[in-house]
Amino acid sequence: MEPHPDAPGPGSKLPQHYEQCFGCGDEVDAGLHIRSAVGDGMVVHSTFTVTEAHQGAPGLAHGGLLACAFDEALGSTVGNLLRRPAVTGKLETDFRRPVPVGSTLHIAAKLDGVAGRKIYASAEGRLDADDGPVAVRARGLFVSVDFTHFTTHGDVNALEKFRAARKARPEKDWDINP
Ligand SMILES: CCCCCCCC/C=C\CCCCCCCC(=O)SCCNC(=O)CCNC(=O)[C@H](O)C(C)(C)COP(=O)(O)OP(=O)(O)OC[C@H]1O[C@@H](n2cnc3c(N)ncnc32)[C@H](O)[C@@H]1OP(=O)(O)O
Repeated sequence: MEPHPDAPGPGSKLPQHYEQCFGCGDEVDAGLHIRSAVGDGMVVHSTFTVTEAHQGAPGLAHGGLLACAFDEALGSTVGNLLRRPAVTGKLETDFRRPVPVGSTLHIAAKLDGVAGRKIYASAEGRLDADDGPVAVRARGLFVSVDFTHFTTHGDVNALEKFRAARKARPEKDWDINP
C-alpha cells in the first residue's frame, strides 16, 4: 500500500493532532501524552508512559486507557500516512501482559489494507523498549469520513480554532475545508 505523496517520511516526528485530544494533547493534564514518529517501512512508532492517572488496579494500567493509546496510535497512522480524515469504527485489543505504572509502552502500528472507505490497521505494544515483551496487540477498522462529519456532530467553534491553529503550522496540512 502506498502512502499519500505528502505523507511524512521516515524519521519525521508527528505533531499532536489536537491540543485537547486525550491521546496526544498537551493541554490534557491526565491525558496519555502519546508521542509518535514515522519509522522505516511505513511503521509508525508511538510511546505512552503510564502514570498514576492511568490506573485500573493499584500500580497497573487500566485496560480501557491502553485501548485508548492504541486508538490514538492507529488513528494517527491512518491519518498521517493516508492523509484522510477517518474515525474508528471498530477496535479490538488483546491484553497479553499487565502494564505497570511507570512503564512505557512502545507501540508499532501499520496499515493493513484499504477497501473503499474502510481502512484496516494493526499494532503491537511492547514493554519499555522497541524489542521488549509484547503486552498488548490491537486491530482497528477506521472509516473515511468527510469534514462534515466533524461539523455536523462536533463543536463548530472549536473546529474553527482547530483549523486556524493547523493552518498556522509550517508543515503542509490536509485540505480540511468543508
Ligand atoms: C477533526 C479533523 C481531524 C484532523 C486530523 C489531523 C491529522 C492527524 C491525523 C490523525 C490523528 C487522529 C487520531 C485520532 C484517534 C482517535 C479516533 C477516534 O476515536 S474517532 C471517535 C470514535 N469513533 C466514532 O465516533 C465513529 C462513530 N461512528 C460513525 O460516525 C459512523 O458509524 C461511521 C462514520 C463509522 C460509519 O457510518 P456511515 O454511515 O458513514 O457509513 P457506513 O455505511 O455505516 O460504514 C461504511 C463502511 O464501514 C463499515 N463499518 C462501519 N462500522 C463498522 C464496524 N464497527 N464494524 C465493521 N464494519 C463497519 C460498513 O459496514 C461499511 O462497509 P461497506 O462499505 O458497506 O463495505
